[in-house]
Amino acid sequence: MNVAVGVSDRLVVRTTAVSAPEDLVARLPHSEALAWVRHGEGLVGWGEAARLVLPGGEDRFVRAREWLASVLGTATVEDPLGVPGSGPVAFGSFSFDAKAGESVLIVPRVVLGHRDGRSWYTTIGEHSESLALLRRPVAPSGIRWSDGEVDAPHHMRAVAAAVERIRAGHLSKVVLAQDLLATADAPIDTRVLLRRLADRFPSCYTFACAGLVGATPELLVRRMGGEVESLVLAGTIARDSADESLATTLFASAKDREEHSYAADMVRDALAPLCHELTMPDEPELLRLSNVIHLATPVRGRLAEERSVLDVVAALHPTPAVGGTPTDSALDLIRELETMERGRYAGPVGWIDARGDGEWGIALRCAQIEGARARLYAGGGIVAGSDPAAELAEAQSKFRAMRYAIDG
Ligand SMILES: C=C(O[C@H]1C=CC=C(C(=O)O)[C@@H]1O)C(=O)O
Repeated sequence: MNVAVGVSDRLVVRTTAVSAPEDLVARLPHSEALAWVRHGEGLVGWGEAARLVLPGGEDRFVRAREWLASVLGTATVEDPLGVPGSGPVAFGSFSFDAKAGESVLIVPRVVLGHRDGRSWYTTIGEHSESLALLRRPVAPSGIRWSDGEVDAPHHMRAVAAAVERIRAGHLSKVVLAQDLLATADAPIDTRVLLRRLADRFPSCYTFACAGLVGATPELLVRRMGGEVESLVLAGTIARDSADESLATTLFASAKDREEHSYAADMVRDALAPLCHELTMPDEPELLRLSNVIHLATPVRGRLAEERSVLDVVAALHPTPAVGGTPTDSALDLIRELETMERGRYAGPVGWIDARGDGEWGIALRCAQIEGARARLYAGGGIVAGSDPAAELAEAQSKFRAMRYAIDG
């Protein structure tokens, strides 16, 4: 465990109500951005009061929660608002695979929040960065695109091999992904990417945490008070026009409905022991984004007993939207066929406050930014009826979100 910024002294936290910020993303003073924004609402943060970096481990969610209890739980807090996201918060992003990759939690120095007509400003720690000079973001230029570790032929071979295993009865579904690299002339300012993503994908959760930037449509879990909510996505059709026949085709596709049902059923089954009053419609809905349409199932429940949002994240991750069915066989097959490290792609990303409220998405339609380089990831669910060329095309449609964020 690595705590980069000391937290030996109790943090001093002050939240004050402020007038509504016109634009949360525009308030970020520099590229080391923390963000979780949808339809103009959410949280942005900057500076670091404390950071936790965890190696892999099935227990990473428990360890994160314990660390948070010791940092946020012991803070001296002035929080007259007392709403989800006011007072001390941490932004976080967990590795997809318990056996590989790091997970990161960051308690920022400053948080700006806006939800349901309320806005607030929180400073954490003695040395507030509130007066941090706003450096104007400059759009990335001179972008060169190149293959990642999993290029198109590799991805198609992996899909074909997975289909064989599924047809042979080894498993029912696996999600396979590929990566793509972009190199710019100068370090990439994540705020430009956030701006473009938030404008083009307002219904997605535009996020940034420790260099992982994206706009995910998939809500793993929101916990506010006793209520929990999830939006399960799986089953996709590419879209470059408003043609409604695409939505009809997707809705009628037996292959996509099967792919979707594994994910929706697992989320229901994982939430059922934690909740009463769990509701889930019998049929999926359609979620229309500018590049793709997804099958979507909203699941809602009331927690049966007090649990932090991270407990629910731990119960859900990895869902078959990013892993497969059964989970363990799918994870083994991903390691065998994908061969790249996913890092924090397809892992939980979001925020949590000291009350245990928070919102966590699945880190999709995202890229890991390191200096002038970006590594983009996209994948799709494979079932017995999947076709390698169609899966490649689907992943390329999903890449379009981040390609646009980087290239404009
Ligand atoms: C794995 C990804 O998407 C998942 C979420 C929604 C739809 C999916 C699908 O239809 O395959 C995937 O399960 C990705 O975007 O990289």
